[in-house]
Amino acid sequence: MTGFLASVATLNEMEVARAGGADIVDLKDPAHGALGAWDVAALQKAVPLWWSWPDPKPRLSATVGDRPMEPEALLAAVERVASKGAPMVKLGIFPGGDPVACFSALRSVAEETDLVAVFFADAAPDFDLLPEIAAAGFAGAMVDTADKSSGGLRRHLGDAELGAFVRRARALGLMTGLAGSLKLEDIAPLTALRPDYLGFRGALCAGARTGRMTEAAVARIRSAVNARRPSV
Ligand SMILES: O=C[C@H](O)COP(=O)(O)O
Repeated sequence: MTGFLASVATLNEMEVARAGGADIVDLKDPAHGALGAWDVAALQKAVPLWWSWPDPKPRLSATVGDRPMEPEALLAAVERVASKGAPMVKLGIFPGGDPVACFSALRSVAEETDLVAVFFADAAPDFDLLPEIAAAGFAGAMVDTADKSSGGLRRHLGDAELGAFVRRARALGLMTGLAGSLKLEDIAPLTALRPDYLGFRGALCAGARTGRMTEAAVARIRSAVNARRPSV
């Protein structure tokens, strides 16, 4: 059953996403890149707010910013977020650098925190890295887009390639997610690929993805994802 991840930019948007039924509330600052990080002060308020929610609460994730694949610097960025209590941390696989050394440097953090590696469909994603990601103890892998002006996910990768990604990651025991300027019309074809969740930001906002999240847009996406769920 495919879930719904909502990327939120503020504490108020956390509440909007929770009230609208998001399965994962993802702390991300869209004004600072594809995986823009929340500042530390805001993160320190977000984690206790999440804990204060009644069960069943959505899962909470947080991004670390758009970082080059340099093991020491990336480890420091991931630890900065994980140490604030975010139970799931998303980090991007950007071109260049040494991704394998990065995964290995993150192995000890992965023992305590669910790490999610984010491939970018518009930045030559190398899915042959999936076994290294799984071997380092990551919890999941997803595909998103880096340049939000370059079109949505399915403009860069076909459904067959995305389906192959989902199957390959799942076979390695990884949770799988798909995102990248997704719109209502992407929900049916992408849920058919059976990812664990679909991620949204732009489609939840008035205007651009840096705009304000609206309750109506969250409800529209929630109900479209629900509509694709098998009935019991
Ligand atoms: O992780 C999901 C992303 O925040 C998606 O953002 P987007 O829909 O603006 O590309």
